Amino acid sequence: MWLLQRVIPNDLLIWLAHPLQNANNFTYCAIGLATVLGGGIFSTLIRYVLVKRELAQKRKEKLSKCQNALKQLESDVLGTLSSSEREKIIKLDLSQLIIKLQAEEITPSQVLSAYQSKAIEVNKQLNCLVEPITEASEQAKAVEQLPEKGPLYGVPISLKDNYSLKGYDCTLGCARFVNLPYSKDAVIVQVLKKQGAIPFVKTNVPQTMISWETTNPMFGMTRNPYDTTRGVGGSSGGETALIAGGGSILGFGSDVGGSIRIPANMCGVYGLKPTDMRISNKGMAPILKGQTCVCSSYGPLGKDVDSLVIAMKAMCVPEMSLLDPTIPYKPFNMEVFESKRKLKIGFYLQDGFFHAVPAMERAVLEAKQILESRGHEVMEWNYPNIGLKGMLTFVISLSGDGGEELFELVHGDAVDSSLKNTIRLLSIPKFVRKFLGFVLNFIEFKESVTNDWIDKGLDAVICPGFACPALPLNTALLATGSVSYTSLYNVLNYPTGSLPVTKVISEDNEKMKNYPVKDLWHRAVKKFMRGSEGLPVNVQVAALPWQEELVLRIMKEIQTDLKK
Ligand SMILES: CCCCCCCC/C=C\CCCCCCCC(=O)NCC(=O)O
Repeated sequence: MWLLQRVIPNDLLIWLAHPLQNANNFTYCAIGLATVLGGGIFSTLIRYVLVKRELAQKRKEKLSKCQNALKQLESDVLGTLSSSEREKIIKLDLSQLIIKLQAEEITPSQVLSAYQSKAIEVNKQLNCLVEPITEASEQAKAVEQLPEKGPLYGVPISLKDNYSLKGYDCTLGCARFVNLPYSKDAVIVQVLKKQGAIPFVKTNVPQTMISWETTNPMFGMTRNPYDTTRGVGGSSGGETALIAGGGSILGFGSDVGGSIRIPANMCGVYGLKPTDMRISNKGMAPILKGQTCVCSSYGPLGKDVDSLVIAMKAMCVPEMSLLDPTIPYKPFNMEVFESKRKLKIGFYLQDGFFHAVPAMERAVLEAKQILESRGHEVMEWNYPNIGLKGMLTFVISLSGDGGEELFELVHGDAVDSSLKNTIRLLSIPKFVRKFLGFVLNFIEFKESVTNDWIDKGLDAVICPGFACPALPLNTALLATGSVSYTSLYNVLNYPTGSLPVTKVISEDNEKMKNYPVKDLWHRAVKKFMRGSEGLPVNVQVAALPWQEELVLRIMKEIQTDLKK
């Protein structure tokens, strides 16, 4: 009271206290309650506005820091190589580049300069980079001094934003992760560096990575090199845009529902999602931490199958298991990769959940023809309702917490519309989740698919790389369900590769008039296939767990005969 009398003028105090003089106890309680409630709401509102403002500021600062670092790099590399020297390096495939590096015909510093300047050029058109790794030049000079050359000696590599590096944030497009640099490299990064690789850029992802549209409120939208009005898929979309644009020769991504394979399909790049635990996830920026039914796998992306083989060989070394003892030491088996044994391969054109467009079907049929002409037996494989069962299992696994973690990650932040849609879809009421979990029987589904493969004697399966090629920017959320083609193999935890087999032709789109418009998702895909001629179309190759070498062997056979 004493304090009030000092702060508020006397007349005003009397005026304010007047209604209270005649009030009864009930009125006092009501006023008290209203004051507490009002105060609570007011302070929550103020806190929300302040958090929102702070996060907006963080986004702005981070973007400007990354853009300045890119500008600095651009001026640093300017003139280090002539454009013809640069193009000579860029046009080498990874195997050729490694031969030249090992023979000391070119130096790691020259190769790095070539890719740094090309990546900056590609980024201006596609917006695929987050930031450059400023220590890359020093590291290139340091490896030049080493007495031994590792298998990735001097190879510049690009890393998806969730690959943690000492001194760098992994923001995943979320402002709350700005200015939280990691104190250590992830195990996978340590191993790659030990093998001589030079991480030189971090690439863009969808906000939280649980979406397949590579855009976020901090770094914006990544565009497709084949048609800049279209998206790149996700979540490793920054990687595939950069690789397809020529700005990286070897990249690394992650995949919990298709994040390596979806953007590989959209950009015509080669990618491998290994079995979970073949490659360490220790130290990586986590997302959906408590979710263990369907786990994120980490794998390579490149311009040919050999690049994926080189990367897998370099990673499957004792060092990986020493640094992360949860990873069994399983060296890359060249015998399986080079084997000439005739195989029994299943194929399907539709998964029964989301209708794949004709171009995707044609790609599988072309791959099938190649495999048959090599003497393999290729038979139709139809597991009942595989698309629906796989999709429901995937969604139930991801929504174990009703979308709460995703919601927390972006609380107060600007939220990308594709992520908003995902959160909505994952916010399934607990009783529905419990009921579906019970009906689906996750373990039984996995076991029964595997038993079916074993009973039929299948070595592998080929199927569409996705339901459709790249969609226009900002439309992925209109076709969310098409993720059934990739997420199935996360649910099953089968190693799966994706490789470009063909491009959309006008005959494919003529057949779109018979495309079944089952719902709004299919209506959107039908509409967006107009004008898609020329876009890349991938096929997936899947095998039973731990058979990455077999997947890569089949991919290599298809790639070899496509080039003939
Ligand atoms: C009757 C069936 C209803 C289906 C409802 C569909 C709901 C789809 C929900 C969420 C879509 C999530 C897309 C995830 C894309 C995969 C991204 C990914 O792999 N990220 C992980 C990573 O990058 O490591």
